[in-house]
Amino acid sequence: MSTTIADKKTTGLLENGLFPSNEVMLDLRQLKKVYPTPKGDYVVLEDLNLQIKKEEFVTIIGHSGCGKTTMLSMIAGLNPISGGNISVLGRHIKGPGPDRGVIFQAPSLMPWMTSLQNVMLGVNQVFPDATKAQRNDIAKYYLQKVGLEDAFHKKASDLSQGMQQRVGIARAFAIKPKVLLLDEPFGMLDSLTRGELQDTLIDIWNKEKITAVMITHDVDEAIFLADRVVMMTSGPRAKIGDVLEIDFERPRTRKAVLEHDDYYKYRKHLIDFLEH
Ligand SMILES: Nc1ncnc2c1ncn2[C@@H]1O[C@H](COP(=O)(O)OP(=O)(O)OP(=O)(O)O)[C@@H](O)[C@H]1O
Repeated sequence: MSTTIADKKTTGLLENGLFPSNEVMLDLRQLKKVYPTPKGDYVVLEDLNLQIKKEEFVTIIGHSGCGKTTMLSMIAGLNPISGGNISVLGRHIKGPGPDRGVIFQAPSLMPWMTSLQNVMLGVNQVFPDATKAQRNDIAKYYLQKVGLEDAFHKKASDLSQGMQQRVGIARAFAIKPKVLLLDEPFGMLDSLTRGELQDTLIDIWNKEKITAVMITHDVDEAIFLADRVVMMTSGPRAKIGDVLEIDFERPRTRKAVLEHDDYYKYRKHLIDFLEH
C-alpha cells in the first residue's frame, strides 16, 4: 500500500514520541495559558506539547484567535506561563533573553534613528564587551545581508514598510539569538514585497541556521520556508493538532518548490486541516 503524506511520521522521533534531548533546541511541555476576563478565566492553550530541533525552521498555522501569538510571546518570555514549562537547550525560561530574538508584524523601530542606530541598539546590549568598531561591523554586516547597504544612515521613518521590516530582520539576526521567533513578519506587506522578504529571510537563514519558529496565515509561505508545519487546533484549550514534515531539499527555490510533485499534496493537507 502506498504511503500518503498524512501517514508520514515525523522522522527522527524516538519510540516515546520525543526527539533525542541532544537534538532539541526548544521544548514546550504541558503548556497552559489562562487569561482572566470579566466573564471568568479563558483557557487559551492547554496541554500543548511541542519540540523544535536545533537548526529547524518551523511554521505555525491555525485559525485566527486560536492562540498562536500567545504561544510565541510565551516562548519570547513576554507573556507569563500559566502552567507547564518552556525550555531552551534544557533550561527553563524565566523571562525574555538574548537567546531569543523576535520579529513582529510591525518592526517597531525608533523612527528618529537611522537603520544602523536601530540595529546597534540591540547589538550594544548583547555585546557590551566588543569594541564600538566591532559592534558597528556586526550591525552593518546584517544590514548589508538584508539589502540595505545604501540605507545605513537613512532615518527609519523615511523607509518603506518593506525596508523597515528588513531592518527588523537585520536587528534580530545581529544579536545572534539561539532561537528566532517571527510573528507574521510579512503580514502587512504586498505580495511582491512579501516574496522578496521571504527570499531575504531564507537566504540569511540558510547561512546562519538559527532555529526559527514563525507564525503565518499563508499556507504557501508556511510550506516554502519550513522543515515542519505545525497546525494548532482552534481554541479554547488549543493544542498542537497535527504536524506536517516538508521534505524538500535545501536550499530551495520558489520555482523548484512549486514544481515539486508533493507541493499540492502538502497544500491540500494544510487546507483540509484548516477547513475542518
Ligand atoms: N491579554 C489578553 N487578555 C484576554 N484575552 C486575550 C489576551 N490576549 C489574547 N487574548 C485572547 O486569546 C485568544 C488568542 O489570542 P492570540 O492573539 O494568541 O491568537 P492568534 O492565533 O495569534 O490570533 P491571530 O491569528 O488573529 O493573530 C483570543 O481569543 C484573544 O482574544
